[in-house]
Amino acid sequence: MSQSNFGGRRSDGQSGGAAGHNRAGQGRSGANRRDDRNDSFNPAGAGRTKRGGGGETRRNDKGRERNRKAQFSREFSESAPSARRRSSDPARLTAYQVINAVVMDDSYANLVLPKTIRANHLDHRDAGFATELCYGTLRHQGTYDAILAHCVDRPLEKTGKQIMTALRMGAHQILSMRVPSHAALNSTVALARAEIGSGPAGFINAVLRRVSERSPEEWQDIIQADAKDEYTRLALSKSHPAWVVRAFRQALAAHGRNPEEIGALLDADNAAPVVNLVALPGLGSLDEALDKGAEEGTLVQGSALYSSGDLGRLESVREGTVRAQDAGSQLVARALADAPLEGTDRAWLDLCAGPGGKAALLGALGADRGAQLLANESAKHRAKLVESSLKPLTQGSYKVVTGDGRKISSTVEKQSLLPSGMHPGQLFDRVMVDVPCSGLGALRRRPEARWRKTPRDIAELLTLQKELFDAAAAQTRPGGLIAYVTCSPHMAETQNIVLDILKSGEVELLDSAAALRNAALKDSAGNSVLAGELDPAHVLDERHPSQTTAQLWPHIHGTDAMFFALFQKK
Ligand SMILES: C[S@@+](CC[C@H](N)C(=O)[O-])C[C@H]1O[C@@H](n2cnc3c(N)ncnc32)[C@H](O)[C@@H]1O
Repeated sequence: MSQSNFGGRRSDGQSGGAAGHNRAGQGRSGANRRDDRNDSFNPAGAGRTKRGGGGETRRNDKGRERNRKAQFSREFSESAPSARRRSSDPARLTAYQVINAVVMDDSYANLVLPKTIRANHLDHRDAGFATELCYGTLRHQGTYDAILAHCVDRPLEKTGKQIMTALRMGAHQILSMRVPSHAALNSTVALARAEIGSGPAGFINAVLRRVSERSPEEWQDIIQADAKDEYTRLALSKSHPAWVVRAFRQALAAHGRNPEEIGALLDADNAAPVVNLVALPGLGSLDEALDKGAEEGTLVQGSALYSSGDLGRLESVREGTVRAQDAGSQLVARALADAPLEGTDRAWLDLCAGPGGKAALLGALGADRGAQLLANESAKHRAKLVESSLKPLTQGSYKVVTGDGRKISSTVEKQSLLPSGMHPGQLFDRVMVDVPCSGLGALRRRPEARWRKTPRDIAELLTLQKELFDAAAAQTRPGGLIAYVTCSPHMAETQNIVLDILKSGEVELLDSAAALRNAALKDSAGNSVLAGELDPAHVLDERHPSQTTAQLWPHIHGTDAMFFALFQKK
């Protein structure tokens, strides 16, 4: 839920309105048909709204508020799809189909949504509505479930998945999209009637009426009154699993920031990111994008912010010389490429390259200087993506190989697997180790991801992350540079791995933050935009103040939460 809707909590704990007086199930229409897709329902299960609240004070999240443009600041009026085409509402149907694919088939919304939009022939406006409805519903699922639990007299787990999808979609429209309640309700019920059945539609109607009887602020008071501690309060109000809230709070402190920024960080995760573009150096130009409404990037050179719709209408994107890439990803690739290096600078390695975003930028930057890139990826289908990502680069300036990065030493023994200018056994000058990680730094991009991750997923990755770094370091020449990168701020995947890496004594930690600052844009006075409050630096050991790691944050830098540690081989 957007800050604009759920930010102003009542301090008196009163939760006015007359919620709870209608028994759900009243008003359901038609036979209580059980859905033939096995979705269970029980119209009598929609229950009274429990009254909540009670003496909680208004809280302000401290910290900077960047990238916090209200996610739902657009008013979706009665001219929203429901009202325009009551008989068939392809935008809501699209969102419903995608969310069902996510919750029932473990699909990824960002992959299924574009296909479903095409299949349902949505125009630009309906596609925008469907995207907001789908992504917003998935992101805020935790909060909506907490609210819905107050409106249904039985555990939500016993409510069928399709019914839950419709309920969450309805809640999102009512509480966060500012679709007028009657339009949100009627359209959701019509959709449910067509897709699930008349009985479930009656149940959904009754439950959503409960939801619409209170304001977003009143609902926040009610669900937060259920919280047993601060982590749960934030988890419920800002729709994140409590373990993620805890891990993020620790990470803020561990990376030298104020843990009180946690609310702003969680809000940033709930906001749709602006699309960042990168023009491949020496190959692409942002002119066309800028002509078509993009704005110059503010963090990293050669980048632009694009919020003018379908990227496919840009020729430069279609030909692959301009592509969408998070500014944080651009920055870490440039920081590795631009960091000062003595001696040879001709052989570059990207050990975990799929799908090839950073490899393309590195490859283009390297080719400009006569360096060659070996891009390695363990998953075959992702190696193909790397291949196509690197296609615009000069032939012969790179090679893509499929293999376990931990065995890169055997790959580099074979001439046939190396770019033409490299020879077997040659050590690398610059190496990117962008390890497989939890992805907790990109939750705003993958709306369902937060509900799928577990702490166990992280534990399982740690050994692999360290082994990949070790394999990379073994193939780096003395004096060569190695960047350890994760799209996660979780301490286990960041600071703790760095401490572990340093134990070997084979590499030295450099001033990683300075490398990022140097790669970032400069202000009018010639200072890096990453100086001052935006400085991502953290000193691990006070005895070595010039050895830093760097952490970017969505709420501070407007990027994914990228972690960057730059090492030099001794
Ligand atoms: C965080 S992603 C890399 C993103 C990439 N650098 C980019 O910018 O597009 C990590 C990649 O590592 C790959 N990977 C996982 N295990 C690996 C291994 N043992 N060796 C090499 N790559 C591996 C994953 O398949 C995934 O594509």
